[in-house]
Amino acid sequence: MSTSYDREREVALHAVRKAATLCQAVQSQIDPSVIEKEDRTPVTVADFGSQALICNALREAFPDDPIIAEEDSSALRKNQGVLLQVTQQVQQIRSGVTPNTVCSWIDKGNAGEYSDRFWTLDPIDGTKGFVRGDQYAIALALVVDGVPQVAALACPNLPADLDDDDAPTGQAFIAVRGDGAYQVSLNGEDDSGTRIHTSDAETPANGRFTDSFVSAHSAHDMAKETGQRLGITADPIRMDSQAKYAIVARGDAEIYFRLPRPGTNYTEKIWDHAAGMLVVEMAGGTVTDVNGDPLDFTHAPLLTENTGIVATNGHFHDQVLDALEMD
Ligand SMILES: Nc1ncnc2c1ncn2[C@@H]1O[C@H](COP(=O)(O)O)[C@@H](O)[C@H]1OP(=O)(O)O
Ligand SMILES: [Mg+2]
Ligand SMILES: [Mg+2]
Ligand SMILES: [Mg+2]
Repeated sequence: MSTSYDREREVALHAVRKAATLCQAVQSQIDPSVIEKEDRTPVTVADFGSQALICNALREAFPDDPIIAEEDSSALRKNQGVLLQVTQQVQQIRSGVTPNTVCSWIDKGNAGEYSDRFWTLDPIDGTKGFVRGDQYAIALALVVDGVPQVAALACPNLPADLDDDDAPTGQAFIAVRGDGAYQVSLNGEDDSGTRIHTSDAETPANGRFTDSFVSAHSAHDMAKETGQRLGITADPIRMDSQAKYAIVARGDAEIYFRLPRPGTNYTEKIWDHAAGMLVVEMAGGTVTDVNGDPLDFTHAPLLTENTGIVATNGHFHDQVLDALEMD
């Protein structure tokens, strides 16, 4: 029996749209001196505000669903100045809300561990990109029996067309398992959007790959060498956040590499991959870890069983894994 997730899709899309409005308002007020001083207050305000709005929307629509989200309010409760700023931002969207209520909404996201049905949320993915004014994402997914079923991935700074400087920015990517992936304008009223597909390239040569902007998050050298072995000559598309999954899903890049740096031992978080993975899969692509294993969400909040990530357009995934020469 197939399950319809129409209501989950609608609620998730609406929630990430509202959170994106808050994040855009905060980002537009960032003073360049904040970046020089490395003051993280703006991204903190947007992070907490985004999580409060989305957790509340889920709480209202699906009161019994646990949420495993990245942030919790303990640090915020100790910083009244920042809490006031978060509350003021949330009030722009939900008037009259108090600081205490904002904290309680944030903590609705602290389910902590795996269950048969839960939501996972990264209220701002790519915080470094957010502060720089580059790419970031708001990533929400519903996981049922360990498998992502519904994804809403908002990319407020992503252009509709990467190669067109004048293209409008602000896209959301919506996917329901078994029902395709769609690109929806973040700022419009249309909820259905346009169906997207991965690139139809049958070989990786002459294709493009994307990896992290921040070199500490993924081994840039290894990605480049692997790309060369595959005949890729184009420069990588380096960007922050799960926007990388989105550009593979809509065919702007053939491959996304997230490769562990030698000597480091980082365990990926579920909220950094659940939404992006489903969008790529429903657009026709394939997502595994660097060993070719499927991502295992049953050890939430961590992907303890996986190492790194490889996403492709789905036409030559094994060839890409072979070229990584992991063993
Ligand atoms: N050492 C690391 N290796 C891989 N990913 C990391 C590492 N440190 C942090 N991250 C996470 O990578 C994500 C963004 O990476 P990118 O934008 O390069 O794709 C963030 O969710 C970030 O977590 P956090 O949100 O806690 O900063
Ligand atoms: Mg993240
Ligand atoms: Mg985050
Ligand atoms: Mg973080």
